[in-house]
Amino acid sequence: MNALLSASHIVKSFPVAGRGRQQVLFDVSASVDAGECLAVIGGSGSGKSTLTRIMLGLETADSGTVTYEGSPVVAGRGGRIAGSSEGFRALRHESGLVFQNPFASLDPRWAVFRSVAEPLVLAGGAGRGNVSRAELVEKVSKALRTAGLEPGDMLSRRPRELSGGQAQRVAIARAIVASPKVILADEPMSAIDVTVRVQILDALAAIRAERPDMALIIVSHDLGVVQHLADRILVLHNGHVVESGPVGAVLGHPQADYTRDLVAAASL
Ligand SMILES: Nc1ncnc2c1ncn2[C@@H]1O[C@H](COP(=O)(O)OP(=O)(O)OP(=O)(O)O)[C@@H](O)[C@H]1O
Repeated sequence: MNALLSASHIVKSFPVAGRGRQQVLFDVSASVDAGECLAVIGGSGSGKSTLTRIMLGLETADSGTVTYEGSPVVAGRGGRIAGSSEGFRALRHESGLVFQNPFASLDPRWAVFRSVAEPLVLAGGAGRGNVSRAELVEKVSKALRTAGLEPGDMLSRRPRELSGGQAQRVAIARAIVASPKVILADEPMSAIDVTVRVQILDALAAIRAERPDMALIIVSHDLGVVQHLADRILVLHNGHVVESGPVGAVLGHPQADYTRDLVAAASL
């Protein structure tokens, strides 16, 4: 079976002031199947965000390819984003993004309802009269409930009236409302107070249970979270894949020294 989203031989460097370029990914390949959760782990600066951003078509590569449902997203000489390709356009419509800081992904002027409804409106539903306001409210409310929030007065709140944990669950609701086939969650818990992180974990677990065909790519430092959510792990170290495989095998019997150290430090 072909992977839903697949990156092959990705090379990426960034310019460094006065020092040429710094290579951050060295021939990295990764893929995720429909219904699967892939966790990308590794130390700070190992290239996790860069790799996953390239996979979602948010960043170019120096070389390598990314395909979504078999069509190019990033391809050609210079690893450009294939903006006009079917793969890129489909991925744009069928992916959801959750980042570390929920307040950065929510417009501070917008009520929760508008923020969560926007992907549906952009998809052409409400704006073209295909979806009634009542249907929009129903879909937004359902997405909020799946993310662990009671819609009620939440719908009219502005981001400043939300706690960090609530804001992240609103961001998750926004990411899932249009029923994406793939979600990227990049460190979704690390900016959230440790006492409410479990709510975010529960929200992601609930989404996986409710949408068994959706793929989830999670970037996390927290091996406890990874163990709980992921099917497969990719371990990056200094821009190289040092290990990948099923979660039980990688965490239970790590082969690479680097992974062994991570597992020992997390005292799983
Ligand atoms: N836009 C950019 N311009 C220049 N350098 C960048 C850029 N984005 C990332 N880098 C560099 O690329 C390397 C990998 O960064 P990346 O954010 O992918 O790592 P990461 O594993 O996600 O790290 P962290 O866990 O700290 O978020 C780092 O050295 C970073 O400084």
